[in-house]
Amino acid sequence: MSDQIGTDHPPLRLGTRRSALAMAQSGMVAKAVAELTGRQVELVEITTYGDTSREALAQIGGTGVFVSALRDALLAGDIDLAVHSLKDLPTAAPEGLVLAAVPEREDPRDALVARDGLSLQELVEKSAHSGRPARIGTGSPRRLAQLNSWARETGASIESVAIRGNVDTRIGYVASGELDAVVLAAAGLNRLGRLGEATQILDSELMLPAPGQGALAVECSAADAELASALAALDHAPTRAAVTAERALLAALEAGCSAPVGALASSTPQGETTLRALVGTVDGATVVQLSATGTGSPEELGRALAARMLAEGAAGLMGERIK
Ligand SMILES: NCc1[nH]cc(CCC(=O)O)c1CC(=O)O
Repeated sequence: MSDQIGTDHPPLRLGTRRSALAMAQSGMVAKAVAELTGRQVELVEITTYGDTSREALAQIGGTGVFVSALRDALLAGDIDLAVHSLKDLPTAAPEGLVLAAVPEREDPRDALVARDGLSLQELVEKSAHSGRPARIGTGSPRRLAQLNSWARETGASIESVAIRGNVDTRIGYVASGELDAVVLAAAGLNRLGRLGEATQILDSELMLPAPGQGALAVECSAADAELASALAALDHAPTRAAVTAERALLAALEAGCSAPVGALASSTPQGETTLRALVGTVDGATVVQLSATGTGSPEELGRALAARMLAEGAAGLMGERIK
């Protein structure tokens, strides 16, 4: 009996990046898929360009540098399913693949990891006391735009430092004293069991997260209809609606994931979606921020809000387009 199951149902191969964060989130999905299907799920590590390139992310652009190799492996039949951070997923739907599930998302907000347990406000006050700006690390134009905008509004003196690297590397800059603080996604910290190292969860009024932040994407081949329909059980409808609105906005702005664009939607089980979005210059001098609520298609809501933002000059704020 067990022999027969073993023959009919070889283990499902789940493709993942090999960073600690990717392995943690892939492990979570693997466990859920194993429970769902009764099949074994094995992790297949795949190296993506985003993992090996030493260029700044804003330079190599938001064209799926963490995603392409996983998609190629799916299309080649080397793996059965792939798990991505939804915020790293390009908005263009790929030929031959389906976004089979968007599981319930975690806290979408950004977190501050600062020295000495400090909040952002405390950090800038202490730094000002010592007569120097607070040195805060992030390579994200979106985070820079909002940090700089906050500093302008509050008169805080901050110096932003472009950094990249995995979560461990980034937190390491604070531990070593090279930086006073770094900004990271709370969901990533949480999945690594390191949310306790956050010294403040940044309110979305101060720091609107990236479209899709905190959510995962489970992709499989469109040809594997059986697997796709099994995976659909992992889908969380309110999360799917929210990220659909956020990504429709991003697509309509023609911005990549490295553009200074923040968007956060929430959707009720009754189907009402509220979307807030922001586009700003990296220096924080100019920001366009709008919101919309509707009970219709989340996609339409995202597109309509993008149109209003473009009418307010959003395109001119996004700088050089990276396609
Ligand atoms: N750009 C890298 C990336 N992609 C997804 C996450 C965090 C987890 C998530 O948003 O789901 C991170 C790290 C970060 O921004 O701190």
